[in-house]
Order: sequence, then structure tokens, then C-alpha cells
Amino acid sequence: MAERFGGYQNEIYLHGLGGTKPPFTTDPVRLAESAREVVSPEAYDYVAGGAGSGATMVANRAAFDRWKLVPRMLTDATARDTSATVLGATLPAPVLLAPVGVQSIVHQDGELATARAAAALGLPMILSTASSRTIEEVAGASGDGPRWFQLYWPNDSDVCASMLTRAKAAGYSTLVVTLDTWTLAWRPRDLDRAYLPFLKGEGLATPLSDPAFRALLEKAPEDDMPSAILRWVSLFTGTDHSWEHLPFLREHWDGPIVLKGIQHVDDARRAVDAGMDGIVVSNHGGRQVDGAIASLEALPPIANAVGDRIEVLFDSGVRTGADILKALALGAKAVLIGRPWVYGLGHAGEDGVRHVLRGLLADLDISLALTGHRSISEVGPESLHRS
Ligand SMILES: Cc1cc2nc3c(=O)[nH]c(=O)nc-3n(C[C@H](O)[C@H](O)[C@H](O)COP(=O)(O)O)c2cc1C
Ligand SMILES: CCCCCCC(=O)C(=O)O
Repeated sequence: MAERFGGYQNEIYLHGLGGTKPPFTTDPVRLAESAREVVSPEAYDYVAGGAGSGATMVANRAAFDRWKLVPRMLTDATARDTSATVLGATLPAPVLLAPVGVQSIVHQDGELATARAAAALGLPMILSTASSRTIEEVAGASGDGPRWFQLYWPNDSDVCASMLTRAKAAGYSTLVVTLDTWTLAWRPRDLDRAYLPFLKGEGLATPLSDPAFRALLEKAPEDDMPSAILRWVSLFTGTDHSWEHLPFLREHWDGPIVLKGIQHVDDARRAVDAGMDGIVVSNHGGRQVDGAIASLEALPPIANAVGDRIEVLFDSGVRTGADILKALALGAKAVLIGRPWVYGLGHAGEDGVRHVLRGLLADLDISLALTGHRSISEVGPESLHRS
């Protein structure tokens, strides 16, 4: 059973009386800067950076600032319920760990640490195709924890089918198909360092261990790693899928399918028409299109158009409990969190991910209480004011 989230606050305040001293900052604003001191400069820039001028990252945060919460008083919010149902599963909070590739660049335990932390809190971890550990290794670390698999949809149907079969066999319940990264954006921070983790062999654990991928290679990756890396890059970038190809995924995945990277109402409608189960309104944390619409600005029209026919999830820029309430009030069923827990991973592995997520969940619970809500289901448009 999930802990009483706000309890982390008491645990910290009472550290002198047997509680816990936070291992690093609890401040979401200082978190990124503090991570800069503990991970390599290349890894820091890769995680913290965005596309082009960084305008979309800035817009993501600015959009949250335009909405204000309107607290209500004397609502008896002493006993609260932060749980939420997402695609039929009850979660302790409407929070998931966004798919994040190449986690070994910030900590040697990478996805294994993240999986353990997520499982301890009962939050779904969405494992990236571009992970540093295999689908099966991460499933082992997740134990009974909820796990979803994120697909970078390769240009080879055998490789795609093989990875989906493996994910299903390893107990991943839900497939998240990321649509916005079919080729990599112009990312100046990485270009300036001539740094792309994949070209150093990072994040290839799943394809390198995949029989269908290995069958495409003239030599085994162990004998010719550069060729294997280049083959992977050619399969996973510059892909040419269209809406007509979605039935292929449905044929090879019998659980819920969620499309990630939706920002236009018409694309959300197409996802419904294609029989998808969910969408993630996301601009990839500002890492793909510079000058794109802030993800939070894209959310309300999409939720209004399709929110009763498909599960609408949200990410990009969520940093605090208040941010989560704002996204829920604007129509999201749940949010995905990206960079914050990656910084925690860089700081202290599993404990670092746990610290960041426990802090976020405590903040959510306390913000829910102080705005006068007793449950997540009470949060709605009337909880907000647009300034
Ligand atoms: C270092 C890094 C790696 C990422 N890797 C993936 C990935 O492999 N697959 C994917 O769908 N999204 C990936 N994303 C995007 C996240 O899933 C998510 O959309 C984004 O981080 C949300 O924004 P936020 O970081 O502002 O919370 C990555 C993001 C970061 C920061
Ligand atoms: C096929 C492109 C791989 C990129 C994987 C990592 C990622 O999504 C990111 O934002 O970085």
C-alpha cells in the first residue's frame, strides 16, 4: 500500500528525532543546477538541453505560470485520496515516470535503479526502447511494480514485432508509441560537444540483445560494434510511418496502446478514430520542435475534444504538485514526469529517484489539501484562474 505522501514532509522535519535528512535539495528549481555538480558535463547537457534555442522548454514553464490555483477553505480536506485510475489500473497518484533513454549516462545502475524506486512507490515506469538495460533486466528489477513499454517504432517490422513480443512476455502492460522523435531534433548543446550517447553504444541494450535485430547484422555486435550502432541508428531514425500503419501495432500488442507526442486536436481525433486507448499530450520536454506550442497550452482543446473517448495523459514541464493539479484541472488524467527524477538518479541512484518522487507526491498531497480538494476527482476547471 502506498505511503501517506504528505508524510515525507514530517519525516524530513523530524530528522533530528529519527526522521530523514533529504539527501539533496527538495527545491524543484535548484534540482537541475545541483545535478550539474554530480554528472558529467556531456550527460548534464544531454538531459537538461532542448531543441534549438530552447524556446519550447521556456514556453512549457511559462504556460504553467499563466494558470493560478484558487484555494477553497473549510472543505474538510483532512482525509485525502490522491489515487487515480489510468487505463483501468488504480495508481496511488496520477503520476508516471516518463520514458527516458540512456539512463546509464547519469548513473551506473541506470534503469534498474529507476525501476526499483518506481516499484517501491507503486508508480508505473515507462521503459524506453533506448534503454541502457534490456527489457527483461528492467522487468526483473520492477518486481510486482507496474511497467509500461515505450516504443521507438523501427523501420523493420520483424524487429518491431520481436521487441513487442519480448515486452509482453516480460510483463509490460501498456505500449506507449512515441511519434515525435522519428528523427532527432537540432540540439545545439549536444552538437557543440559532438555528443550523442547512442553513437557511443549507450542505450542499445534491447536491440543488441534482440534476435531479429541481430539477424540483420553481418557480424555480431560483439565483433563489430560500430556497424551494429549504425544499423540501429538507420532503423530508428528517419522512419516513415503514417496513421495507416497503426493497425500493425494493434496486431502485435493486445494491451492498451498510447500515442505520445500529440499536440494538435486533429491528431488527437485521429488517435481516437484509429482505436487507440490513450494519448500523451507532449512536446518531448521541448527537445524536438523549437518554437512549438507549450504542452500545457495544447492540453485544454485536446481534452475538450476527445477526453471522454480516450485517456488523455500529459507531460513537458511538470515540476511541482501545483503543476500536477493544473494539468489535471485542464483535462489530463495523469502526468508523466521526465527530467526531475533523472536528476535524482544522477545524485543518488535509486534513493535519488525515490527522494525526488516522494517529494513531488508529498507536494501534490499537500497542494491538494491546501486548495481544499479531498480527492483527485474533485480537481477541475473551477480550481483554476487564468491570469
Ligand atoms: C534525457 C531524456 C531522454 C528522453 N528519452 C526519451 C525516450 O527514450 N523516449 C521518449 O518517448 N521520450 C523520451 N524523453 C522525453 C520524456 O519522455 C518526456 O516527454 C519529457 O522529458 C517530459 O518533459 P520534462 O522533462 O520537462 O518533464 C526523454 C527526455 C529526456 C530529458
Ligand atoms: C530515435 C531517437 C532516439 C532518441 C532517444 C532519446 C530521446 O528521446 C531524447 O529525447 O533524447
